[in-house]
Amino acid sequence: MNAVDSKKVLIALDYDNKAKALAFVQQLSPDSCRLKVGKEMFTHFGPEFVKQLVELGFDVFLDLKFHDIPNTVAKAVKAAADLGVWMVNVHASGGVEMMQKAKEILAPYGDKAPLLIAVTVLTSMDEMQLKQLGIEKKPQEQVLYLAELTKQAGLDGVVCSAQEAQVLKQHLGADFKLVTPGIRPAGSDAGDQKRIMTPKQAIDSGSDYLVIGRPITQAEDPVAVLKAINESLGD
Ligand SMILES: O=C(O)c1cc(=O)[nH]c(=O)n1[C@@H]1O[C@H](COP(=O)(O)O)[C@@H](O)[C@H]1O
Repeated sequence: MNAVDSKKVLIALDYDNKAKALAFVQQLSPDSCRLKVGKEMFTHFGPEFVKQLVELGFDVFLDLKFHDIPNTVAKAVKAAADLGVWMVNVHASGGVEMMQKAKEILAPYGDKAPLLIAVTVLTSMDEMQLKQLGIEKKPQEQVLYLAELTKQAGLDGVVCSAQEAQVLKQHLGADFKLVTPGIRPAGSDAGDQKRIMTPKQAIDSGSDYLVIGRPITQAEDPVAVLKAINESLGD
């Protein structure tokens, strides 16, 4: 598999204004980070925006968290691959068959296929919220359970919180990618995130990639915050 990947920060571009997002992106180098486009920007600005970022040379994580019947999800994943994105995700709770079909449809893309990962338990959820859904397991147990299913289905990794990273690496091995949102540099506002960690703690715990949105995008000087985070990770 890959050698150590030094571009660990995936910036969540959650803007409602394309010009503002692009003005920020233009200050970045594709060597310093990757970009994540999620439901907000995709719903506002569509696939053209994603293509624009790909054409600017950025690795793009298309975070649409697909969750539907296997046929629909597989075709949506294929559409993502056709956009040239670097990573795409589905919800593990869509089930093993759904994940397998999504993986299979990427086979013809060979080494051009995006990484396919599955969301386990959203980082905005805690034990109480799982209970409300009728899930009696603790977040870490449920994350491990869904991550094992994801690995069985042949996907490349999961989205989880960095709090689960150490246990997941132990059980699922070094090559199974851990993508962790809920990252908060010391002193920054948690907002709606519940299972959080600092960037350095997250990497030390075994995260491969850190998804970071508001602590960077809402900062007075986003580029300086990204630089400080990269430095804290030893880049
Ligand atoms: O799949 C994701 O990226 C994701 C999964 C998850 O469990 N939690 C989570 O916060 N995210 C995304 O990660 C980003 C986190 O943004 P901030 O909370 O602003 O750092 C948002 O774009 C979320 O949609």
